[in-house]
Amino acid sequence: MATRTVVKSVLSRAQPEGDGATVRRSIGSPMLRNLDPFLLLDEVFVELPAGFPDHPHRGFETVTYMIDGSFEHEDFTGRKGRIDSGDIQWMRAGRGILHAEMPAEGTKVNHGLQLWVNLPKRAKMAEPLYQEHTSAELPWADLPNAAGRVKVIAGDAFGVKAKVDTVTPMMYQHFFVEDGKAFDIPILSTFTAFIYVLTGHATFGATKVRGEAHTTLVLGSDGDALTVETEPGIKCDFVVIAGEPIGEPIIQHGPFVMTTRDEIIETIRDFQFGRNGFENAVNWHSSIGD
Ligand SMILES: Nc1ccc(F)c(C(=O)c2c[nH]c3ncc(Cl)cc23)c1F
Ligand SMILES: [Fe+3]
Repeated sequence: MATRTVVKSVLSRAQPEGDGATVRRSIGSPMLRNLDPFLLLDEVFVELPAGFPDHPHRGFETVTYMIDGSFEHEDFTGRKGRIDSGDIQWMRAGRGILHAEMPAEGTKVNHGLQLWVNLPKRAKMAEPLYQEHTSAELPWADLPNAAGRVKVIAGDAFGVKAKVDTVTPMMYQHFFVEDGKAFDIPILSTFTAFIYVLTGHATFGATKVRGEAHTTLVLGSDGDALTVETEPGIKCDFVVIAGEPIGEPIIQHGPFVMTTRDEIIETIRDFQFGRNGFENAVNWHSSIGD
């Protein structure tokens, strides 16, 4: 397998977001745009009373992965749930969701990732769909060369298939690598691909670029695998997020992502007047975010 090269490395710094929350913004920050189909990746740190009170989404998916702590979510259909450490919530907003996402009562700092994945035009007005899996339900694969293991959130890894179904081909995998190891990760050369390092450090790609905590490493499309190496004494955990570009225009207005300006104008009106998927939004207020 020819190993891909890291073409860009960006350290994310903390910035305020939502209502009193702090995020390190990877994808979606000025240096990390145009990574179709990925719109945003936030590493989130938040504790009550901060959070993400009532807000809408249309035209894409939000993927919330808790690293430590617990979030509660509640939407305008009355659906409520809790995302605990290691759990995943893959929410296809489709034609429209209005929800609140808040730290669970009684928790200290909650740490997680939220990824926003664009939907192709054909799926943007589909009914919303939740795919939620607990940490215990999510499959793991062993890495080659006894290098560690990987939690398979989306896509296939070393023969293990994720539980989540995605509209477009994608991989989202959390690697836990032991120290002093080297191995290759197969990543289709047609996929837009990046790494986000959470703890420790490792070197990545043909030119052995060092990736440290809170750093995004964007991969070139010059191969079908990624070489990873850790030094003796230093473990590293990171996520690999990769996917087939959708190749359609991306017109974003905050939490609305469509393919034309007119569709955005219609979306704003739909949300304002409570129609075409936002019927339950009229006078709705969450119990957790208000
Ligand atoms: N429009 C808009 C504007 C501002 C926001 F903060 C949000 C939003 O909700 C989030 C941004 N990153 C996040 N990470 C984790 C969680 Cl749980 C939520 C978010 C949003 F949707
Ligand atoms: Fe949201």
